[in-house]
Amino acid sequence: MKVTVLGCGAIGQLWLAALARQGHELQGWLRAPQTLCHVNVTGANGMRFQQDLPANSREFLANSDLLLVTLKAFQVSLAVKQLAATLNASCPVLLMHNGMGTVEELHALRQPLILGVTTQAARREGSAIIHVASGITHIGPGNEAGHAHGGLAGPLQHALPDVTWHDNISAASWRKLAANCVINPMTAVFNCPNGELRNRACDVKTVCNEVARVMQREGHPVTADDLLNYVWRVVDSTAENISSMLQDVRSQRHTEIDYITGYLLRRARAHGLSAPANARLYEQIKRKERANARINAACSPLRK
Ligand SMILES: NC(=O)C1=CN([C@@H]2O[C@H](COP(=O)(O)OP(=O)(O)OC[C@H]3O[C@@H](n4cnc5c(N)ncnc54)[C@H](OP(=O)(O)O)[C@@H]3O)[C@@H](O)[C@H]2O)C=CC1
Ligand SMILES: CC(C)(CO)C(=O)C(=O)O
Repeated sequence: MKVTVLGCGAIGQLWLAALARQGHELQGWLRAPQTLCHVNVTGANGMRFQQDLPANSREFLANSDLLLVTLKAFQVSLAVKQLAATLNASCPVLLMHNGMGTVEELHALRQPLILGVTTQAARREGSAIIHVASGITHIGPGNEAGHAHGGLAGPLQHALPDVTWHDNISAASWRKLAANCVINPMTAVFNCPNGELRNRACDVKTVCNEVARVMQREGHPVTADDLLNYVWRVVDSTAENISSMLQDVRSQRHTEIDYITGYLLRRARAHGLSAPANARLYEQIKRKERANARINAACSPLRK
């Protein structure tokens, strides 16, 4: 396959390295106007992949068989819209990010849309990407045209197992959203690794119960107890992790809260439900974002 990867950070480079090993033809798409994308990944088995791949070729983009989007949720729709006119109308666009809501923003996209959620874990260490833990990537259609692309699961599975195709991806997306609604803002508010949420079991249950009620109204027959058990399994299996939201807050970066808790609150409102514990977490994270934005603005070289 000829694949363009939009967003060459931790997850993007993981896929670039894995697909390159399988002999696929690749390019990265970068924000900076560069013609090469440096990929430097140390695999979960310790094996290193280091290579300069082509970047930012419009011709390559126009002939791509897949656009794999591994941006943060709030970066997705603008960046995809900027490339859509160059992409072939039949080229599937696979969005792989935490949170939900980008499909709504991309409703007018003419290309087939595929959604992905992953439990693969990778982090940046200096100029290198470390594949911290293998996991499962669930993919499925994000619009009508996306239904025809179940065949994508095969080459992706060969490159970076496990990959599973779902004719309806909504249940997998919502379960991942539920874990992120509980773990990400709570760890960012309490400034703790995921595992320490065990000390806040009562709050975890309250937040999770609200998510379960919204999921039920969205048509997912989940019980509050099942969802809570699932969230605890994620907490325990990632106990040492610093969640991506806490990392963003600590580094004074914008967070994905609008696409995680923000999306949940929008869906709750649409069903006439209130979700006060989630609303409180949302406000606490937005306050941190605003404080960080003020610090960044004050430190900006333009002010000096
Ligand atoms: N890392 C992980 O283990 C996991 C991540 N995820 C999710 O996957 C998504 C990606 O995460 P991750 O890879 O960690 O994030 P990163 O921030 O590492 O990667 C995003 C990359 O996109 C680049 N970028 C931003 N805007 C543009 C643009 N307009 N055009 C081209 N490139 C751009 C960024 O560059 P720059 O640095 O210049 O901004 C950065 O290199 C997120 O939603 C995350 O929550 C899900 C599961 C696990
Ligand atoms: C599952 C979890 C919470 C793991 O840390 C995650 O996806 C994140 O940090 O964004």
